[in-house]
Formats: sequence, C-alpha cells, structure tokens
Amino acid sequence: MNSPSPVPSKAPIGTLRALWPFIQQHLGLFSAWLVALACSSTATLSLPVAFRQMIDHGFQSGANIDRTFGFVLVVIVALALATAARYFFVTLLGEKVVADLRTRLYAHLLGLDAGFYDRSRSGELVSRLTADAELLRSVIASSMSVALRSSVTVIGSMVMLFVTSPKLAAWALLGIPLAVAPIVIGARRIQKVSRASQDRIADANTLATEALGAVRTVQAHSREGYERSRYAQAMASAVATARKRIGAQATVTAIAISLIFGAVILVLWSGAHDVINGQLSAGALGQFVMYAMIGGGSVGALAEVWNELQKAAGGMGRIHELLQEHSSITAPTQPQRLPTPVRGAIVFENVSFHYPQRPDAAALEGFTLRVNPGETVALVGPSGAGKSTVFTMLLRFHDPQQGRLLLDGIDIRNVQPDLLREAIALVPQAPVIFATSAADNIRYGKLDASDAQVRHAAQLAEATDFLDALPEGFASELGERGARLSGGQQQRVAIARALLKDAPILLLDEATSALDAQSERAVQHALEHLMTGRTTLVVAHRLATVLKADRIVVMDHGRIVAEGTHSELLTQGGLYAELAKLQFLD
Ligand SMILES: Nc1ncnc2c1ncn2[C@@H]1O[C@H](COP(=O)(O)OP(=O)(O)OP(=O)(O)O)[C@@H](O)[C@H]1O
Repeated sequence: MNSPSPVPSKAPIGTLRALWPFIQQHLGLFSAWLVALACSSTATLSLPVAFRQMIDHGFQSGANIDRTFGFVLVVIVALALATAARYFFVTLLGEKVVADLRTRLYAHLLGLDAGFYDRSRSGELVSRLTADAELLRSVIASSMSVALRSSVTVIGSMVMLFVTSPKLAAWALLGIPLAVAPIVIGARRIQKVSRASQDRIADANTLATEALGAVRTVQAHSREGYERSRYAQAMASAVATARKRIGAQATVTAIAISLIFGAVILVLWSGAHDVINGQLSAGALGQFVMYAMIGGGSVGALAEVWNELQKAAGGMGRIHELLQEHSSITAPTQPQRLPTPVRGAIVFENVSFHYPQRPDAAALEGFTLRVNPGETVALVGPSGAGKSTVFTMLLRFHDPQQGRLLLDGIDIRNVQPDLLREAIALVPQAPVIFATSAADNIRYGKLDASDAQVRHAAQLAEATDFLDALPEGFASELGERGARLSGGQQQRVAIARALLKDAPILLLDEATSALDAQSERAVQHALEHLMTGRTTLVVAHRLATVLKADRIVVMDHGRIVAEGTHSELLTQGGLYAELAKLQFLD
C-alpha cells in the first residue's frame, strides 16, 4: 500500500465511478438534487433576459414597468429557492454517502486477517477513513455539484450568447479562452506551490505529534528547548513556502482581473458601437455581457474543480483498493458445530507455519502437541521460539501451511472463526485497556453481563479493592491505554475480562515485566481462579507458573525440544535447565 501523503495523489477522474453504488443508495436525494440543479440553472440563465427587459422596457414610461420588474423579482426568488434546495440536497447526499462509505470501510477493515494488519500501518488505515473519506465528502457536496452546474451554465450561456448577438459571440468565443488560459496555467502553478506548502505543515505536524506523544521522554531528557526550536524551524519553513504561494496567488489575481475585465471592456466597446449604430439594443448588450460573465466564471470554476476531482479520485482509488482486500481466514460454506459445551481438547498435528512476511523462516515446524481438557501446559523457550505463534494459530489468525489443528476433534478450519474464538479467552502479555469505564473494560469479555456479574469477575480477579478506590468506582474512566492504572492493576482488569468471558480454553501470555511482590501475588491468585477448570496454554516466565503446570513444553526454533515436569526437565539438563537457571532460578 502507498504511504499516506499529506496531499493525496491524483488519479484518473474515472476512478470516481466507484462512488456510484453508494450514491445509488440515495437515489431520491440524487434526483431531487438534479431537479433543483435544473431549476437553478434555468433561473441563472434567465436572469440576463430579465435584465434586458428591465433596461429596454423598465425605464420607459408605460404599462410594462410593473410587469418587467415583477418578472425580474420572480426569477430572483426562483433562483434563491432552487439554489437553496440544490445546496441542501447535494450537501446531505455528500454526508450520507461518506457516512455509508466510512461505515462500510470500517466494518470491512475489522474483518480483515492478521496477514493484512502485519503489512499495513494502522495510521494509514485511519487516514483512509478520515482524510480520504473527507475529500470525497467535499467532492460530492461541492466539486461534483460545481462541475455539473458549471458545465450546464457554460453550454447554456454559449447558446444564449449566440442567440443574443452572433457577431459579439464569435468575438467572445475567441476572447474568453485567451483570457482564461493564462489564469488556468497560473492556477496550476499555485497548486504546485501549495502542495509544497502543505507538505511543510505536515512535517511540522509530524514533529509535534511525535513530541507530544512522548512528552515524558522529552521532559526527562530536558529536550523542551530542542523540540521547540525544531518546531519553530519547521514553522518558519512553512511560512517561507506559504509566502511563495501567496505571492503567486496575488499575481494571478491581478492578471485575472486585468484579462477578464479587459476582454469584457473590449467586447463592450465593440457592442457600444453597435448600440450607437442602432444594430443592438442597450438591453441586449447588457444581456450579452451578463452571459459572458456567467459563462467565463463557470469555465474558471470548472478548471478549479478539475484538480479537486482528480485528488478525490486518488482518495477513492485507495479506498476502493482497501474494499477489494479479502480476508484469507474465512468461514467454511458448511461449518461444523463445536460440541456444547466445548470440552477443550486441543491437538496440533504436525503443524508448520511461516508468517506471510517471513516466507524463509518457519515460526512453527512439525509442531505436534496434544492438550487434554482441563490440562495446564506451560510453554517455555527462548525469545522467538514460536510460543506466541502457537496462540496465533489456535485463534486462527493464520492458517498453517502444513498440518492441522483440532479442537474437540474438529479441524478448526471447518468451524466458523467467531465461534472458535468465543471458546477461547486470551490474556495477552500487555493488557489492552480501552479508554472507557472500568466496568465497560471488564464487560468487553461478555457484552450482556450484568453489573453483579462484572463485580463478581472483578472480585475473583482481585480487582475490586483498587477499582472501588477510584473516584467513581467501577464507573471511573481508565484513561487512554489504561493510563490511570498500574501495570499489575491493568493485568487484573484483563484477567477479570477473561473470567467474565468464561471460555473453556485459556491462552495466557504471562507478563515479563517485573511486578512488586504484592501485585505479583494478587495477579497470581487472580490467574489461579482463571485457570481452574479450563484447558490452559500459558507462555510462562515465572517459576510459580511452571511449577503449577501439569506439563511443560520446551520450544526452540518453532519445534518442541523437550516435554515433562519441572524436575524431570531439570534432570535432563539441556535448554530447559539453562533457561531455568537464567529465567526462574536466580
Ligand atoms: N507478525 C509476524 N510477522 C513476521 N514474523 C513474525 C511475526 N510474529 C512473529 N514472527 C516471527 O516468528 C518467530 C516466532 O515468534 P513468536 O512471537 O511466536 O516467538 P515467542 O517465542 O513468542 O517470542 P517472545 O518470547 O519473544 O514473545 C520469530 O522469529 C518472529 O520473528
């Protein structure tokens, strides 16, 4: 996937066609917009005719005056109403289409497999959801509307110019492109400079995001001054680039005004001669100038939105690309049912697996393991041995290239992935705490749990003491990534969540970070509650856990190198004895 650029890249306008299915969902609004557009364009194009009436007949004494002014008034009211309706329908359409697009993309992203997330960065995905979708919103609500409206107006005013005065129209046809061309060229140049200017702003934003996100580290190193001057430099560079853009913009404005009004004056001058010679009425000349201005303005507007449309096409292209991604972990067409309740018998049968990003190195190789219902198996081994990969396979985040995994005798590829994962509770090494209340964090394990069930789970996880002590008890917000809790407390919240889920299989990645003796004991107690009566696979880092396991499996380079109890393995010597000496026994 492309890395996100602050200014989205361009793509052929045709890419925007992918928007059509989303617009089709709101055909009523779309049609209402087209009707309003037709009305407002008709009113715009009738305005010069109304003015001609006013000039030619409005100032003469006679019966016509009231009717003439009345006509002008009607056209103006119609224009006002149609413009308001057009704006309302198209803006609402933009909001709805983009909301649908975002919802659809988000739902799609949540379903993609681990392989996809290994190769994408979450920041990029969020930018697809925000920046690219935002671009499309402005395109539907404004650029698309302007493009269509201007096209209609350009064609309409061209026709009317010829109807009003074929001779002057021929002049205008030559004059308008000559006047508009330099403006369009200038606008292109401005676009380039403003891209550079936005890039500089983005550089400064990156600096600020990084420093503010790690403000403790910045302060701990006393690097506030350094960060301030880096940001100030980035800002100065942004201003210098912006100055170029502003200068170019000012020049183009001066040229545009001179050219456009110059052309209008020339045509007027030629028309004035016709009026004096009696070949043209004053009203017709006024009407002509108005059409020329409307037409010229619309050509300019078209040139301006073209760029916007190209950028939006780039955004749509990237969103479309994401929507085409498919998860390789899918439910079988005829899924098999797991027994109820799940007993928790796990079998890894000669499993070999390479991560998609690392096809050369096997994370698991010829891995065979049988875990009986209710048994606790500790996985130990050096870093990178493949312990976490065992969990990944069991949760079916990836499928093995060889071999199979059975749960209660059923190949997990034949089970619906969500039902498989319902049967498993995972307590990861670094607990994930969401920025919601403590109760909701625990309730993530079982969304329909009652308050009493949440409290009971917290009790078993030894979490009630510190949660009750928070200012609003269980209703207290835990802050971003659980910032208001200590490491050991976060672990106990995660354990309470797993307890509430009450799944027959438990995957436990024991935290390596050292806790003080008291939290350590609390966490151990909580874990004991959690492990009771469940099939448990635990990546063990502590002697206490290893000693409590029914069996210890020693892994190295994706293979099982030894199995047994602590004392059996110690007497065997080898990798386990070495690890035990380094990890548990000192
Ligand atoms: N998402 C991934 N993409 C590519 N390779 C990976 C990925 N995750 C793990 N690996 C590789 O697979 C191998 C096994 O990793 P795994 O995380 O299972 O080891 P581990 O025993 O759990 O290590 P640790 O104790 O350090 O967590 C390692 O060589 C690792 O580099």
